[in-house]
Amino acid sequence: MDGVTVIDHPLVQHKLTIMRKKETSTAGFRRLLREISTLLCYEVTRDLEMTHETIETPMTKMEAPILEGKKLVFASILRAGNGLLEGMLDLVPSARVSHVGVYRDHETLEAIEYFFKAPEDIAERLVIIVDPMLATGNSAIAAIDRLKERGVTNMRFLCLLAAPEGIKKFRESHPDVPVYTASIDSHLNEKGYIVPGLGDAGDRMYGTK
Ligand SMILES: O=P(O)(O)OC[C@H]1O[C@H](OP(=O)(O)OP(=O)(O)O)[C@H](O)[C@@H]1O
Ligand SMILES: O=c1cc[nH]c(=O)[nH]1
Ligand SMILES: [Mg+2]
Repeated sequence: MDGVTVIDHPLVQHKLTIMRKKETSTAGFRRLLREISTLLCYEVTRDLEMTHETIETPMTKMEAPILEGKKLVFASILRAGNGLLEGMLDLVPSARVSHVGVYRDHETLEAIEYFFKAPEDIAERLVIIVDPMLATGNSAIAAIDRLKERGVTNMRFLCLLAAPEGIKKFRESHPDVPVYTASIDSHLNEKGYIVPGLGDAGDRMYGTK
């Protein structure tokens, strides 16, 4: 699918299967999410721009590769995005962090926004937006609307599971933002949950239901 990358690495797929199981505990779910997020981070940053700097090893001088440009921003869609954030920060400790508070109204499935905080110079950076679930797409679309209002032009959206309906709406709203996901599931049910899915990511992560 155009603009959508499915991360099919065997370790990602194996961990995702355990996360989907209804008997997986809150502690297990959280640990797996942290583990899987480092692997997803590895893939979503695979083609970052590089430059070179001259360094001296104990043997000789060399032109060695380093990342080009300003530090990354990870933008977490609260709450569940924070589950992906921690593992990603393990891998890129110098990344800046933005928090975007959005939840879905259970009746209308519209995104309700309640918080936004970002680095002042976010417009000059590559922003990787993280949320485990892309269901209707409303939350991700609203979060990206806010980031675009702040002048951000260079973005990627990373999730664990996506529904075909959400991907379609997302790509129509933000065709310039590539999507990375570990799975495109079958469909949304009548309540807007991803099927087969893994249930409510925030509730499973924090044990709130
Ligand atoms: O694509 P959508 O239909 O908008 O659904 C996806 C959103 O739903 C979940 O959040 P939720 O509203 O449950 O908030 P939470 O993270 O605080 O639990 C999930 O983490 C996404 O943010
Ligand atoms: O299946 C879904 C859909 C939205 N949010 C979730 O956490 N799970
Ligand atoms: Mg939730």
